[in-house]
Amino acid sequence: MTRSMEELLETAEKIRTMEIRGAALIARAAASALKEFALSIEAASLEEFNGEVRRGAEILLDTRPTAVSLSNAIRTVMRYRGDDLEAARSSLAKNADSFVERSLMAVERIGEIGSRRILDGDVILTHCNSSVALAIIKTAFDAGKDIRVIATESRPRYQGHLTIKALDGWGIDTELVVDSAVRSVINEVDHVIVGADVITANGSLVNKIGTAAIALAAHEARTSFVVAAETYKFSPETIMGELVPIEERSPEEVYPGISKLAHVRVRNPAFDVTPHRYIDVICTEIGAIPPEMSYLVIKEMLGWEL
Ligand SMILES: O=C(COP(=O)(O)O)[C@H](O)[C@H](O)COP(=O)(O)O
Repeated sequence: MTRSMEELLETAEKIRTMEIRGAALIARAAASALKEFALSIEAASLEEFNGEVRRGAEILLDTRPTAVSLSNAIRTVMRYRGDDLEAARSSLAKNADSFVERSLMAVERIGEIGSRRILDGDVILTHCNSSVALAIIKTAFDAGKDIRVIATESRPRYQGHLTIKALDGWGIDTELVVDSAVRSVINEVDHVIVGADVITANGSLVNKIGTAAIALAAHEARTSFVVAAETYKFSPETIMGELVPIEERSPEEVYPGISKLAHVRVRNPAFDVTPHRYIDVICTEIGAIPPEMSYLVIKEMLGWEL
């Protein structure tokens, strides 16, 4: 196996085991890994290069089934052109660099757009660990707004611990609650702000397991529910009627040693679906949009040809 293939497999393994996690980071890591792989492929012809790149792309695509950011990133990188091997190689590298650059710019822009909804004295509840939701919170805080954040643990992987560490580092007043405490604190909350793994054609949100129950509690309490999502989190496949596959992870994440119990099974879906009618707004880099506009975002931004 070549060194470059080893490195690509290493990145794929880090995504699979969640050492690299969160939809935005997964997408940027995959784009960069494919670029590094392409730069070091030793091929005798353009055809051989194309075949190798496709093989690398498939390995990366096979890591986390739900995150559409991954397939959108790979699709963008794979739109390379070139009449000869070197032209193709440099076109692919350019696509990867521009995807990463646009992704980082999108997060910054969403931070600005979303933070305008946050007022002095607001309490924000967030779930899991979304870099884009956190960009909104941090931008509001940096603008001098006096805010408090309630973060959920996000069992079974406790991504909430990453969230509170980031908030603590920025000096933001934060409380950690168990996932089941959301109903108890929701009346103190002004905005729920979460990230997205996928936005479907009908504007529904696929995000960390537990998000849908939080949305339900927010809906009942008339609390605003905001989603932070770059346009590459929107799923072109859903326009074609496809359902979003929900990743089921190892039972051991929920109950180590479960296999010793003969009559108990653990179910561990990593994501759930929040219906669009519970979402007030989706903050994207092209503006704060109603979920009902998702179809247009997919058609116009992602260049999906029916
Ligand atoms: O559900 C998760 C992470 O799940 P996991 O930990 O299983 O990857 C995050 O809310 C989204 O990926 C958005 O994150 P971001 O805004 O950083 O893209």
